[in-house]
Amino acid sequence: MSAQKLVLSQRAELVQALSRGGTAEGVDCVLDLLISWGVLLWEDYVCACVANKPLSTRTRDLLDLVYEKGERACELLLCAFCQVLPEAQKTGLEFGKCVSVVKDDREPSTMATETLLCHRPFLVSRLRDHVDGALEHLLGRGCLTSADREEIQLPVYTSSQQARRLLDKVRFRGEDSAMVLLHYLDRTTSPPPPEKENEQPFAGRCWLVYQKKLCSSILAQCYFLSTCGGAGKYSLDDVYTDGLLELSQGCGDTQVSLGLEDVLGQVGTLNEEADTVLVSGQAGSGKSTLLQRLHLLWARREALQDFLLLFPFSCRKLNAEERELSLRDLLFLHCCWPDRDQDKLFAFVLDNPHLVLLTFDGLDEFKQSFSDERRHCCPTQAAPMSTLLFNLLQGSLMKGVRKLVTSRPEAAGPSLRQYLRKEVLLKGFSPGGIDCFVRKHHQDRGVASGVLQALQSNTALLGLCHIPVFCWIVSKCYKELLGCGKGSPQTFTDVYLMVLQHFFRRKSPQQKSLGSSWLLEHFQTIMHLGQLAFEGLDASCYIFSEVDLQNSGVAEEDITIGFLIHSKNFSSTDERHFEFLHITMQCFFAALHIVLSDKTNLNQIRTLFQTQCKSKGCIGFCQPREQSVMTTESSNPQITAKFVSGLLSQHHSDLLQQSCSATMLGKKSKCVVKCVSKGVQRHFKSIPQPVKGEKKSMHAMPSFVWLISCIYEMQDSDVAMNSVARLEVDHLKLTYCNIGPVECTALAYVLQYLRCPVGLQLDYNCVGDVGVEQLLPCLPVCSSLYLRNNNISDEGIRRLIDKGVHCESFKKIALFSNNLTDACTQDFAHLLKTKQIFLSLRLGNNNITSRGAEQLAEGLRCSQSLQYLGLWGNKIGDRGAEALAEALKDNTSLVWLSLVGNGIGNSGAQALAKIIQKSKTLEEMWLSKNCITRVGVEYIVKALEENVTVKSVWLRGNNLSQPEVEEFQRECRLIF
Ligand SMILES: Nc1ncnc2c1ncn2[C@@H]1O[C@H](COP(=O)(O)OP(=O)(O)OP(=O)(O)O)[C@@H](O)[C@H]1O
Repeated sequence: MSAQKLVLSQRAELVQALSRGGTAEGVDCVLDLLISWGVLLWEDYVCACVANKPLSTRTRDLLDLVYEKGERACELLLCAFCQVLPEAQKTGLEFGKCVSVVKDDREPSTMATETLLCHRPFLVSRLRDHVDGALEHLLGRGCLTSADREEIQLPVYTSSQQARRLLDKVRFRGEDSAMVLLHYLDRTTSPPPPEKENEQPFAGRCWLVYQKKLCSSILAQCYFLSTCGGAGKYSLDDVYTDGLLELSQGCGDTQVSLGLEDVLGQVGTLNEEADTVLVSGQAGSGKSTLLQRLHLLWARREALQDFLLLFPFSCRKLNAEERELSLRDLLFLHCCWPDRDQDKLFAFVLDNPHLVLLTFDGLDEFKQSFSDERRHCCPTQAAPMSTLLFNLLQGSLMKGVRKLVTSRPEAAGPSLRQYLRKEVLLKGFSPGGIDCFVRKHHQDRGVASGVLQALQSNTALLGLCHIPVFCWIVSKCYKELLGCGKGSPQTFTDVYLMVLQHFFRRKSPQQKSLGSSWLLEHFQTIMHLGQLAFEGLDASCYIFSEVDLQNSGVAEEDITIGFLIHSKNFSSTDERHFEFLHITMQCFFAALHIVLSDKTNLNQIRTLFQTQCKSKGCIGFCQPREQSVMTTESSNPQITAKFVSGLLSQHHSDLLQQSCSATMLGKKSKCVVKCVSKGVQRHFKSIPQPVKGEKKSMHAMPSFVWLISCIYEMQDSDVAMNSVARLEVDHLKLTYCNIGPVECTALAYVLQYLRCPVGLQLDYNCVGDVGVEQLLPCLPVCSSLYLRNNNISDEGIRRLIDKGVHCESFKKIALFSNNLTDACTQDFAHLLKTKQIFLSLRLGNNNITSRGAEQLAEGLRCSQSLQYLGLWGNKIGDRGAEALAEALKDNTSLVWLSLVGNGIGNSGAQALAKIIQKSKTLEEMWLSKNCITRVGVEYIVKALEENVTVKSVWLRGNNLSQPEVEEFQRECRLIF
């Protein structure tokens, strides 16, 4: 009998057999088989899966569907039944000859999404015991969202059903997500690969042996935090605190904060073809520590388990490699030597690039700047280190191997950026992170609270602590901090002088406090270390041999003070090597050398302050230098210059004058003031003349912020005042300049002396609440303040408005995309009531609900000046719209109102129509992306009939049919 006939004649029995037991598992398994064999198309499958039909109906529908598809389909259907039904239920049923016909005659697919479909039954059975783990894994890599997870994990689903839903979701997410899942299943559920006969046990075991060796070498290197080299070691586990990680501009939603695993996950991928991920952040923001944490987690198998092998590199160490090496040498000589089977291991790496991760810490420290001029693709051919590194990063060498690079932002220019898969910004600690770090650092709760209190009472220092290296110094020098009373540190230089005192005091514990002449007492040590640091920076050298130390006069007792630590990067050689505790410490010693040495001439200082103008060049004092070890990295000279400014300030003159002549210091100080003022003037001169009718606007460069920071370090109000006295600008734009609380302190310190009010645009930085507080001194000279996307919360707004209501010129504020809630709307209401000159309030894309709108309405009712009100992307709903409308019904100033995307329906529209009806000033009302229907629009149309000022009412994306839209278009002021 034909298969079709068998299906027809056994219809009742087949239905009964599959529905017996009342669970859908049987039908689902048959469906899995049919879709994997291609009998059912996806659309068929979706129809057959409708869950709310009785089981017997689903089975009948399935039989009918397949019957329609003909003889071959029926053969396979019977075959599926035969595979799925337990033996006991097969009795009396006939499956025909089809039992043996199933053989996948399709080409094996190379697409992961196809694989999910073709091997569905097998994958369901493997996945069902690992759904939770797989979900975590996929979530961590940005392949699924938490909403997806909730949907899949609904308790009504059995684990097999969850597995199916998971497969479907992942398949629709595309190829990369499907790959991630397949890898995960391979790793989690597969037995070790079988070894071929007569073959050396390699694939199954050899890389495992090497992996083990790699892990233990990484564990040994990463266990302790690197800056704590000397006494009092902290394990990374004890002190590691999550920093703020965000996608860089262009990589997606920059506001989303990322987790550690997201760094290498799918989220934010800009270029699918590229393999290099960049983590960038300013000095001391924690890039090396983050990498160290990732290495540790990988070695402990707690993260990045998609990668079987991880090769960590330090660019600082690669600098010292003068030989030409092949890729193979690079991997094995610089990371971990395989005790055997090097050839096979290297072959494994080449064959499985997707299972290998290379990390490069501190690209900014690499001697040469990135260039893609010299191609090198052969993994066995030797080449200079720079060629190897740059070709790896570009992907010409070992395409497919994932590379993770850390760097200060300045060193990653456009030529490198074109090869990036994505860029992640490390923005230091959040306020909560500072708290957490200090508590982790001090087991003694009393001390921790003391330190935190000291920070709260000195917001300039609190601002500095957003940069982890400062947080570390402050925690380390807590005794000095708690003992310094009112003179607590304000500037970079103050903090580093504090750390200097800390180490000298530690050296002589019998002395409770250092005398006022401590610098003089330790002058020789400072000068020796200063020379070492200075010459090192000039040559981009951060690791020092004993010969280097001798040449600079650094003696054993200078080493024991603790500023230098053993370099673990060079642990393989017999000779001892050293590096400064942190590179910023090297910059500080270099600055001390510049300031205190009578050999420094003023030209050298001028050169230092011109570093931002050079495309290449480090400090450049010792030029010409033959093998000039230049780098594009200008941030170390800039940090050094900042310290030089601070050390030469009036503030520290008493301390410094003990060890060198006041005349010399005076000359150097004047020279610095001149350099900085000139630098600022150069920026002003670059401002183009405004186009007629437009404001004079200056788009500042990051080096402008650096110059401002140098002025702040000097703590001299006259210098600050003179430097901006001649600035004539209406609008100062500092978007995407990586401005955090520290930079806000400096900006406010200087900009408060501007003669005329400016619009200060700080969009897309990381100002935060602490930064807002730091900006307050310059609020009186701000006519408008733009703070889009800056992590500001209600608390920051409260402080801002407290001050803002007293600032005469302050008239506009834009706060799109921050963390504002209803808790700040009362403050805005107060602002609107109090300041009858306030013009513009933009609060789009925050979390304001109807309650917030009601509170805001209280202020709007009293405002006779507000012209622009923007609330798009909040959740004020009808109630909120009604409250606003009621408050604005007699308003005589509002020109522009945006309530786009606020869940407003017809009653809200009816209320808002009353504003239109009465207003004689309103020109534009934005109501797109709400849920207004025909009824609501009719109110608006009617209101428009009585209004002559309104030019447009935007209604795109509401609940209107096409014919309704066409009908309403007779009112040309409605825009759909
Ligand atoms: N996430 C963190 N948790 C705890 N401490 C941290 C963290 N990040 C940084 N630190 C502290 O700050 C110090 C400096 O951090 P790190 O060297 O990682 O910064 P970096 O961004 O690599 O600096 P640079 O660009 O100057 O090399 C660390 O040695 C450590 O003491």
